[in-house]
Amino acid sequence: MDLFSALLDEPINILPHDGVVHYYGEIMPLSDSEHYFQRLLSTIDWRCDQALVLGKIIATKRKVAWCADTLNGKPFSYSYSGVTKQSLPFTDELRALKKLVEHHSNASYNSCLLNLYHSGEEGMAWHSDGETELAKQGAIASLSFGVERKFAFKHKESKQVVALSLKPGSLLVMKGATQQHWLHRLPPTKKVSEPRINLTFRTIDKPEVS
Ligand SMILES: O=C(O)CCC(=O)C(=O)O
Ligand SMILES: [Fe+2]
Repeated sequence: MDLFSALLDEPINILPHDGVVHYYGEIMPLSDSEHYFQRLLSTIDWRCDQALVLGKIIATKRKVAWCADTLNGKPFSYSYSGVTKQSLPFTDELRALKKLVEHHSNASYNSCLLNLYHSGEEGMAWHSDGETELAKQGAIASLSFGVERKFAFKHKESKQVVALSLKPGSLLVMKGATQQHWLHRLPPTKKVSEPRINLTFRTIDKPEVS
């Protein structure tokens, strides 16, 4: 990190070009991240994810939840992977974490996608988070709890890969042109048997209600 970044307490961009990914490392003590992990595990209505694959709806082993603000008292709805979802209200923990992440990343968010990976056997394949509902070039803030896992980016054209390890209580922020030019994934691994929870705070541009 150069002196100027260090003085501003600004993390460095881990991507070489075509996007910005800031890894802040742990933004809370381990005891807090363990507390949040347990609270998220017990207070969130975790469900298997559904995705449209070759015209069929399949359920993933990984569990998910989607929480968001409301519009005129109604929950947001959001379509991704060919399936429309209704948002759940933010819990007290999620509101506190959203505030913390907004403070560190100097951005605001109106929704959060939550993922629960029961072990290293579960991961997420290469993708980018460029759904049309998301604010163009808006920041996506990813907060990790539970076991440390490897995370990787791959440039869509050059295929260059940048990998890092996401520690419990750590924050990673993707912004700028990252989703246009880079894919990311959570590779499955046989080396990990413990669970991990990841929260990605996002901004839905023109929220819809149904
Ligand atoms: O689990 C992670 O670290 C990333 C999850 C992710 O990429 C997503 O929800 O879009
Ligand atoms: Fe993603």
